[in-house]
Amino acid sequence: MRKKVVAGNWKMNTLKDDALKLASEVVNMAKDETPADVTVIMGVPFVHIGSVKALVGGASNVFVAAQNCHTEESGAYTGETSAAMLKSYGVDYVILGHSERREYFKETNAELAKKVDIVLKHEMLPIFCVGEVLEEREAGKQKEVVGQQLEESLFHLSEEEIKKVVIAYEPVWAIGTGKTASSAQAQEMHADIRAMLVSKYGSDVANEISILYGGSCKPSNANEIFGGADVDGGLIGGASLASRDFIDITKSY
Ligand SMILES: O=C[C@H](O)COP(=O)(O)O
Repeated sequence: MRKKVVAGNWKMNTLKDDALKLASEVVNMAKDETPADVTVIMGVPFVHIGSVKALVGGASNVFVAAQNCHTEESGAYTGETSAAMLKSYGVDYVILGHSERREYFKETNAELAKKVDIVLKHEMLPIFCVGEVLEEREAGKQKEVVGQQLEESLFHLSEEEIKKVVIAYEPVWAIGTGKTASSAQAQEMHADIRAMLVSKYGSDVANEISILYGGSCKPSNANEIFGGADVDGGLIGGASLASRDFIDITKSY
């Protein structure tokens, strides 16, 4: 049975005190309210990772993600953060290939393949984002675009490695816009992604990989979106900054 996952992506939000307050609320509420079979992840800015990780402590269903890492082990890359550094702070997951990083920092599929490798090498789990922009959707090219992202960044992995990856489908036109993909549109792309995984790795492997939906997901629509047979949870931006909303989403299966 594949994992149900609700991952928050705080993006570049929260000052020190806000981050600690939000994280401690999430940990406490998740313990009391989130169903035991749902994995809860907080994707926090680098500077808060140490203190959030300490606060999460031994909570059994809450994990910490970073939002990026560098391709190289170490060296003269001023301002960058390595996978080994993240691991040394006990980071569990690393979000990679978010559309904001692809757009503003020009991350390519080839570069992301290296990031996936180094995250796995340091025994963390990638949350790998894919998705099309509006013009691609309007041209009916969404499947092709997502297929190329998977092919060029993930499909070099072995069966054992790909099983460690969580895939997040985020149609770029639905991120932070309030415009959610319909549950049918989400399920259709998730089924397409699953089919691509089946043709590359076979159905036993493909059925173990969690595929999350991201893009204006909130308590009022999560239940419907998570109802799709191939939708295993969500990658939540704005709504992950309010503990009540975020925890309500973790209960939306
Ligand atoms: O990583 C999260 C996604 O970009 C979704 O963000 P959003 O929920 O604010 O639309």
